[in-house]
Amino acid sequence: MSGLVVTRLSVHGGEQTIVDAATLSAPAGQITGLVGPNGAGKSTMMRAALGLGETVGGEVHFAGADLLAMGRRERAKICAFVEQTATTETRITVREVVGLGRLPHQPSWQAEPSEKDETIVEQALAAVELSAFADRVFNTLSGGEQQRVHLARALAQQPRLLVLDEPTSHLDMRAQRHMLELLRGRATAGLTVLMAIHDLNLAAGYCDRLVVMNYGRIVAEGAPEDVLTPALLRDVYGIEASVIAHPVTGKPLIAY
Ligand SMILES: Nc1ncnc2c1ncn2[C@@H]1O[C@H](COP(=O)(O)OP(=O)(O)OP(=O)(O)O)[C@@H](O)[C@H]1O
Repeated sequence: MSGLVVTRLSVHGGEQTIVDAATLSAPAGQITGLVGPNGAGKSTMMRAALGLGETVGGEVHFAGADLLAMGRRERAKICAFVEQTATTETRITVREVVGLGRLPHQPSWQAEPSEKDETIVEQALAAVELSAFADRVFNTLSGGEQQRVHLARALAQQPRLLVLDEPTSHLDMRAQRHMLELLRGRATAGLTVLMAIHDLNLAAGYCDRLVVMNYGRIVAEGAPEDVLTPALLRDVYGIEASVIAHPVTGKPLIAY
């Protein structure tokens, strides 16, 4: 299958099983949302799928290639990761942060970014509407602005698989919509997107598929309208909620 296929991936943390034989797929050209309560194991699973952290078993393939068998650089040419909190202590500019996305593509002898790298960085900054911030020191940006810079860095990496951990957590409503529509456009162009997201209404609105994780296990997978049922919300989140059709889009809308 084209896209990401994770098969029986397990991660332990001390005595605890954090990810328990997780099997899921994220098809190419689609946005797959990874949802589940705090501590369910979403971040750990995504990191492990990208070869970050120790796995104790399982396989991860992208477009048929074994991601865990690849070297870091080779993998970084294919996969980009936007982590939940990624701060830096150094006085690095926004343009330099985004430029980090070009590193996997630059030959080791290349000391400076090429003209092509510079163009790609400018395009990525424009895509997240931060061109005017290019020379600002990254640490001086707001949380939401920093989140958009990290997306720009990932876009500059020109990945085929984009994995994001809570990319909208610091964003206002307009910025959330802008980011999710940007991801939608990239997915339509063929990108594989796997995104952990807590806001189930946003997830229902923008994801083609949802994968639900609870206590380290995948407990449901499918179209938002099939997955987001009152019974699942009760079982997984412990809440009594109504699921109605969004008056404009018809997508599931959770009221609680
Ligand atoms: N190295 C570790 N050792 C022990 N426990 C760990 C370790 N790393 C993570 N955990 C625990 O594993 C569980 C899963 O953490 P993880 O960050 O993957 O959850 P999550 O679903 O992404 O949560 P959130 O929605 O809050 O971001 C948590 O209970 C966390 O405390």
